[in-house]
Amino acid sequence: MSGSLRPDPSRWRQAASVVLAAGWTRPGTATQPSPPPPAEDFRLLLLQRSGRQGFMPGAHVFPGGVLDAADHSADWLDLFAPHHGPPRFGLGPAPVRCNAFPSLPNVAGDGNADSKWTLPEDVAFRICAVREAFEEAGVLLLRPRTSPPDPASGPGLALEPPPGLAAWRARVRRDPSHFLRLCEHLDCTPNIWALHDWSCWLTPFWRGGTRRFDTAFFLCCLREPPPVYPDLAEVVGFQWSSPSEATESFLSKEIWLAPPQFYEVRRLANFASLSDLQRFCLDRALEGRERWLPITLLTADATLQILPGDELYLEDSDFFENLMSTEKTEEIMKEGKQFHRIVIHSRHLYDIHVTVQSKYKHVYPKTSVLSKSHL
Ligand SMILES: Nc1ncnc2c1ncn2[C@@H]1O[C@H](COP(=O)(O)O)[C@@H](OP(=O)(O)O)[C@H]1O
Ligand SMILES: CCC(=O)SCCNC(=O)CCNC(=O)[C@H](O)C(C)(C)COP(=O)(O)O
Ligand SMILES: [Mg+2]
Repeated sequence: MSGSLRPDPSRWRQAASVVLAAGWTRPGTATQPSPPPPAEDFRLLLLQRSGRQGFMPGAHVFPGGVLDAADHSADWLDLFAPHHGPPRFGLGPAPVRCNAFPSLPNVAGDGNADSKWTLPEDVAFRICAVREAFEEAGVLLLRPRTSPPDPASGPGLALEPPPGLAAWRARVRRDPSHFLRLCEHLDCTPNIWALHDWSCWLTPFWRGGTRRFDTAFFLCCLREPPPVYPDLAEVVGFQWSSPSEATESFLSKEIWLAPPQFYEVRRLANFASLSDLQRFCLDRALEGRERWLPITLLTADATLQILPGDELYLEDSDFFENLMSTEKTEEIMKEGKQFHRIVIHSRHLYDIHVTVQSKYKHVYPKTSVLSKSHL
């Protein structure tokens, strides 16, 4: 909530988010016919932001928020010792950093701020995501200090909420350094090993947009959904939805998703099972996260977010602060061949067009052109 990275609005806000995917077994009864199960055997935690938020009010998002100085404090070293410590805290070899563009000034991950921190950014961003999941949803992604992580054991569980959860949460929300105190009290560490590199989104430039985030997205598989306690301040509600259910909720206007969250939901629709998803994350652990700056293209009847690999994508830092526009409308889609773009027709109708091969062992959404009947 607080911290030195917040006050300067001209600076990118570094943030971390965690996509929680939990195994789901529908409790069936012999007497009641149950509706057909969703295509996927896992559900994602979506939190509803308060309508009073300055940024994306009312949107459904994955738990997450801005990095605090406490997330990269040297005080964490003692908590992780003696089992884990520099340089990698048991996270395995450092992933290969893939894309040179975009490079941001004064941002960790570009080799600047990181050099001043005691904790590696891979650890600090995971601590941030775990802390935000606790602050916003009361979910504790912690593990006992003495038990070593074992990736072969499959998806784990969140920690049972401790007595006095509400008081601890109030303290952490007031001062994020209390999150370390809570971990000490529970003799646990943040379960940084359960958070897999997934993606990284920069807020695109658009007119009227003032806040810009540089958000690392992690993916965490849990065997079963933990209880969720929205903080009723920043977050006013929640739902567990499979990727296909979340898409349907968005199209039927029950929830609103920003383009990055919609893209990730559609990407996760590639997986039928939690075990496939977990295996996929482990297999691509060395690839890290690619950071994407979508470029906004305004056409006469839609807004396009152009993503890396698309034939219209230009690796040009001018697009940090500018957008593109064109009078052409249908030609943009009809004449092109190499697509990686989100077409925003209206608030609740986005189409994703992908014809390019995915990079870095990742998976892209299948082209999803959704029905205009939802307009
Ligand atoms: N009761 C409340 N109602 C609406 N927004 C709240 C709130 N309590 C905190 N927030 C906002 O939630 C944001 C904190 O998000 P996070 O900790 O996830 O980064 C802050 O927004 P600002 O970024 O506008 O300051 C903060 O002002
Ligand atoms: C067309 C307009 C857009 O695309 S807005 C895109 C907004 N998304 C981002 O900026 C990147 C993703 N980051 C997040 O979603 C963050 O987790 C956050 C912005 C929700 C964090 O905000 P908080 O207020 O919780 O600090
Ligand atoms: Mg938040």
